[in-house]
Amino acid sequence: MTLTTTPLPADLLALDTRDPLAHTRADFLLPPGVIYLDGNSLGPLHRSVPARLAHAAQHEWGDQLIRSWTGDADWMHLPDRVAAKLARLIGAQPHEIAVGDSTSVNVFKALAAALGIAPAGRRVILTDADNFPTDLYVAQGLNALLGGGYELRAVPNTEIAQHLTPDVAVMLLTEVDYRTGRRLDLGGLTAQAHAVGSVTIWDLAHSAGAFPVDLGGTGADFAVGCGYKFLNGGPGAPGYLYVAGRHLDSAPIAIRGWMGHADVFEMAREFIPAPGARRFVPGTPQVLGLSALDAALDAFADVDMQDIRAKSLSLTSTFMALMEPLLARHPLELVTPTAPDERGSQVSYRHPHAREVMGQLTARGIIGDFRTPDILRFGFTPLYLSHADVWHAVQGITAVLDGAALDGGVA
Ligand SMILES: Cc1ncc(COP(=O)(O)O)c(C=O)c1O
Ligand SMILES: Nc1ccccc1C(=O)C[C@H](N)C(=O)O
Repeated sequence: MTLTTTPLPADLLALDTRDPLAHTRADFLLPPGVIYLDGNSLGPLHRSVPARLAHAAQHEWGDQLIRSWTGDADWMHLPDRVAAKLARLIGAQPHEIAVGDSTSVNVFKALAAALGIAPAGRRVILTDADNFPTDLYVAQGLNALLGGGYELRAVPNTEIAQHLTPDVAVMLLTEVDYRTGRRLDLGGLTAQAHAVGSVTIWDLAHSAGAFPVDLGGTGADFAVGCGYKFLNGGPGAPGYLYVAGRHLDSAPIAIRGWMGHADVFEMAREFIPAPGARRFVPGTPQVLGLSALDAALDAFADVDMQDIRAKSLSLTSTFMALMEPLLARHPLELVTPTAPDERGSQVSYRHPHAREVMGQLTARGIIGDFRTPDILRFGFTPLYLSHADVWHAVQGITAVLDGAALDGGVA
């Protein structure tokens, strides 16, 4: 990566000097020469993970073999131990979280459960037209499976409130838009949905670990999320499902499996659900992935989520301010809201040659994302990024956009 020779402004240096999270950067094994602005797609490797994976493979699996399910390693309860670590980050009780399966599968489980407890006769699933594709596809697929009797009402996310009418069975939303970074008002929309009797599902893929989430305090009904983004659980890490405690006994379990049974090894013919959300873990826990996620979550053990949010807003507002001059001389358009309450922990711009621009940035070690059709997306993770990183990233973006290398393509 080509680093700028322009010195870091004193005000940014001062922000880093008094950063209460500065020490957590050393806990991540980031390659030299990289500014990683993609922790919202795949979080980096936490220092504790390689040893934990080696232990799980060599000792728990290699030496202890099948004894690890119930012995010291207690793999049977690994999903529950991960749930306990996750609970604080999303404002849940540990017994309200089922850890395992992909987010897509958890959207299916959540939607089936939510439709099952929605007021009888309602036929509308309200969602964001630009929701992440998997949420839309799962809803389409489940509707087809149920005979096609539901209407998937997909509207712009700025218009959700006005579409919350008394025919809405379930409101299925992602709190932070993966393209624009717009953050919806989880508490306000949940209250409005409840006012018309609708059941809520929140996809927290771009929320959990990025800022404090208070599912219990807002009264949200269901939620899902990914383990591999801001939670740093590694590629393909298990996702999770949140079921508010008050719904546990009434919400139908679409995928009933033996691992969600109250007494797994009884091998009973009849399904008796385990206590708590564990009943929504149908099959054998993904032990290696759960082990990595379990270790990675320790990154949050001594961290105040309010500090994470404060630093995230500082990083994103610094980035937007430093990018500002580029907007005057390049066809760049900021698509992330500038109001702090309305954004998550990413900043995105439209650019007609976004794909090429991101390719050149990545070649310089400034790793963000391109998202169709024309989005440059930069994720900011307070646990390992500094204001100096933001400064250097903008120097690199400036060089790419202004630079000779862009002649003949990227204007
Ligand atoms: C909002 C959202 N939901 C779900 C997913 C992914 O789900 P899965 O882990 O099943 O691939 C992503 C990203 O991949 C996402 O951004
Ligand atoms: N799971 C992945 C596998 C491969 C490539 C990207 C992803 C992502 O997670 C994308 C992310 N959901 C996004 O907001 O774009």
